[in-house]
Amino acid sequence: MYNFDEIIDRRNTNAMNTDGFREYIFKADDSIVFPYKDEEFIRMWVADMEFATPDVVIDGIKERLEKRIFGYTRVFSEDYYQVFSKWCEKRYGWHFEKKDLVMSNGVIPALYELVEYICKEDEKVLFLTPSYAYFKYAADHNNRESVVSDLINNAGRYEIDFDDLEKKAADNKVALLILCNPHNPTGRVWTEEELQKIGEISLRHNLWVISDEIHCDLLRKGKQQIPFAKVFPNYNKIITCMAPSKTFNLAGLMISNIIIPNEELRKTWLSRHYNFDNPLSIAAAQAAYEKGEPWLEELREYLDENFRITKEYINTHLPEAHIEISESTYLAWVDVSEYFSDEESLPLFFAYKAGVLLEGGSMFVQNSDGFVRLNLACPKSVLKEGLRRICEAVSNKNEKQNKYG
Ligand SMILES: Cc1ncc(COP(=O)(O)O)c(C/N=C2\CONC2=O)c1O
Repeated sequence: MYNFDEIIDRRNTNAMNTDGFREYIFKADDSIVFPYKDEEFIRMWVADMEFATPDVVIDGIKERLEKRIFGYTRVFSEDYYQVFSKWCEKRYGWHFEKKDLVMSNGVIPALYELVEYICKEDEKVLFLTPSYAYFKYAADHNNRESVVSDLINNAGRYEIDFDDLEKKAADNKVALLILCNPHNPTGRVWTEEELQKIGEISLRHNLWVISDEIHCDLLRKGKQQIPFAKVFPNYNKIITCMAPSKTFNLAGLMISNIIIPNEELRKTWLSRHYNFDNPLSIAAAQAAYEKGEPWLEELREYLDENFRITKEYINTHLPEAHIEISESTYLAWVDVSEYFSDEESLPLFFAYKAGVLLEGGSMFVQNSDGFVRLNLACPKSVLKEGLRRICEAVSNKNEKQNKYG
C-alpha cells in the first residue's frame, strides 16, 4: 500500500544526511577530497530514513497550517496525552500518568538537561558500550565523568556483562545509568530478564535510570518492546524517553516525549526547561500516533526484508565478515575486522573507495573497533547498490593485499 521503493530527492532540504557528513563524520577536514560528487554517495550513516513520512502525518500538519496562526504553543490539550498514552498501552502494555509527561525538542537535549539536573558535579554517568556517542557527549557537556561497561559479543549476539555493570554501579559516585532500550548500535531488544537484572543493580546502588527508548517501535516482526519502567513500576527514579522521530521519520520536527514520574525532578525540569513546542510538530506527532500504525507495520515488513537482503549479500560476498539481523532499529552492525587493520578509518575507507557514507570504528565510544553500522532504511534499489559497492571495495582491497602478500 505504501511505496517504500520511491527514491526521494533530499537535495536543498538542509538535510544532515546529505549536507552534514563532512562535519559529523570527517570533522570538516578539508584536506579530504573524495572522488565522488555529494549526490553520488550512497548514504547509510545518520539515523534518519529515506522514506516519506506517512500521508496521515502530512495531512495533520496541513490541517494545523490552515489555522494560519503559529504563536507561542505548548501541549495544553488532553488530546496529545490521550493519543500517545493509548499508543503505549496498545503497543507496549504500559500506562503512565498525564502529569508525568513533559515535552522536549529532542531526546538528546533532554539527556543534556537531565544529566545536569540529576548528577552533582563530582558524580558520574554510566552506560553500555558500544554506545551512541551522544550518551558520552551528554556527560561531557555537563563536565560529568563517563563510566562505561562493555557489552560482550557472543558470536554476534551482544549481552550485558552484569558482573562488570554491578562493579561500575557500585562506585558511589556513579549516580545515573543511561540505558539504551532497544540498543543502538547493536540492535539488541533487552529481555524482561535482562531488564530485571539491570533494575536490581540500579536499585541496589540507588541509581537514577534514563531509559532511552527512541527506537522502541522499530522492532523486527515478532520482537516485543518492554519499557524499563514497566518492569519497575514502583521505582521512582526512572525517566523514559520516547519519540515519533525514528518511528515516523520526523527527527527534524524536534518533538519528544519524556516521562518523569519523580515529582521533584519533574518540577526542576518544568522550572528550567524552555517549555514551548512547535505547533506543526505537535500536530504531526499526534497524527502519527493516532493514525500511523498501518504505515508503521508495512515499514517494519520492508525493513525486515532489507535486513534479510543485507545478511544474505554480506554472507555471500564477505565471508570473513559477521552480521546478525538486528532485533530492532534499521541499523545493521557488521564485523568487518578480518579485512582491516586497527589503524584504518572505516568511514574514510568506505567513503573514498566505495562512495558509501557509513559510521563505524571508534564512533561508538569504545568496544566498536572493526565494526561498521549500516542504515538500511532506504529503498531496496539503493540498499543493493550500497552493498555492492561496499563488498566490491573490500574485495578489491583484499585482492591487492593478497597480491603483494
Ligand atoms: C539511542 C538514541 N537516542 C537519541 C537519539 C536522538 O534523539 P533526538 O535528539 O534526535 O530526539 C538517537 C538518534 N540516533 C542517531 C541519529 O543519527 N545517528 C544515530 O545513531 C539515538 O539513536
